[in-house]
Amino acid sequence: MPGAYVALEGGHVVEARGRVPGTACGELVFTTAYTGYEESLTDPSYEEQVLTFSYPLIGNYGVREERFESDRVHPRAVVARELTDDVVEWLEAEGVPAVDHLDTRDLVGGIREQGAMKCGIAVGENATPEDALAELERCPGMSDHHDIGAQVSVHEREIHLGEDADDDTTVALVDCGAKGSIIDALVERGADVHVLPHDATEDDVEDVDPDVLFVSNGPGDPANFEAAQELVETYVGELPLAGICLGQQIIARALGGTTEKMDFGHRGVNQPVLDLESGRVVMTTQNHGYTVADPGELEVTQINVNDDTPEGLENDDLSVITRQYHPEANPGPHDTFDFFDDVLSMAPRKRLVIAD
Ligand SMILES: NC(=O)CC[C@H](N)C(=O)O
Repeated sequence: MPGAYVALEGGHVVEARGRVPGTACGELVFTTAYTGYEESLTDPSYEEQVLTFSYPLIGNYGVREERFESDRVHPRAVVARELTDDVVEWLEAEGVPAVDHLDTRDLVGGIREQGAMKCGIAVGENATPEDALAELERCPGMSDHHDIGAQVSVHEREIHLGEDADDDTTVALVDCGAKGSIIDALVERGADVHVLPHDATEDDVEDVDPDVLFVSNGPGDPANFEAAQELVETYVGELPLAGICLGQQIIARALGGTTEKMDFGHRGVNQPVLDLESGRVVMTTQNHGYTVADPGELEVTQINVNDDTPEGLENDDLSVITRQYHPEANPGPHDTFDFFDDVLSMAPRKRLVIAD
């Protein structure tokens, strides 16, 4: 059985069982989701992170491609109490190192106390604790990945036609690492979705002539998405704007707000969110390590029940609506699908005007 070591910031090395060989480093984060491992592992927001599952058994219902959120696994490595052979085979094919048979409760407790931290992983016949420490040593911080957008974005425009041919609503989706389910949610509601690269220019947007400019979720620090932020600054007040997760953070920054790193973030499928107007609480899917600190010109309309951080931002006059959580779910509860209806209702419908 290959040796496996996880080196944590501060120098502590945890021994584990090696499941997929290799070396890796990244920001060690945890998700409390008990299902949805295929969706989480293919969510581009996890790029450059090492994902620990706090739920003890991962892989118990197999691996099916139709549940993937993108075309590859994004975390640099995977940590769980127990991984099934199905998941191990998949991670092996993807070349993503994986370990299990370690005390993930202890690991998660440590991240909660000390905050998200860098880690180094070494798995293999001859792997040593020193190899894991060497990985840790070379690991950049999350905010140091200045070009992370290019790692996860489309490089050329992609068009997804809406399922309702009579609906002319067009959404320009700035792809900062978009989950497939966000595109699906818009297409199912009839909109044509033009997926643009993370560094799309004004000309690219003019070519699409959209009714809504939508900024997707994505990995890393929102400060590293300057082009998307500039696009929002250009179009605010000109076009309705919408954003999810990283998209909320980028839009808030563009509208005079600020963002900051959280201690260990929110990752799971049971994060309670309070809508301040209706008083209703919904369960949401989340995966973020940064948050909006100052919403700038936006009004906070929804907050996290656990820590009061902003979950929904809006500005009616400017037609802006954003969410910090993932309304498209996958994985997770379906409480917040109506976000997509709200987004599309901002679009001035481009129906054919027939002269009489
Ligand atoms: N899911 C996301 O879009 C994550 C946003 C951002 N990378 C964060 O960690 O806060």
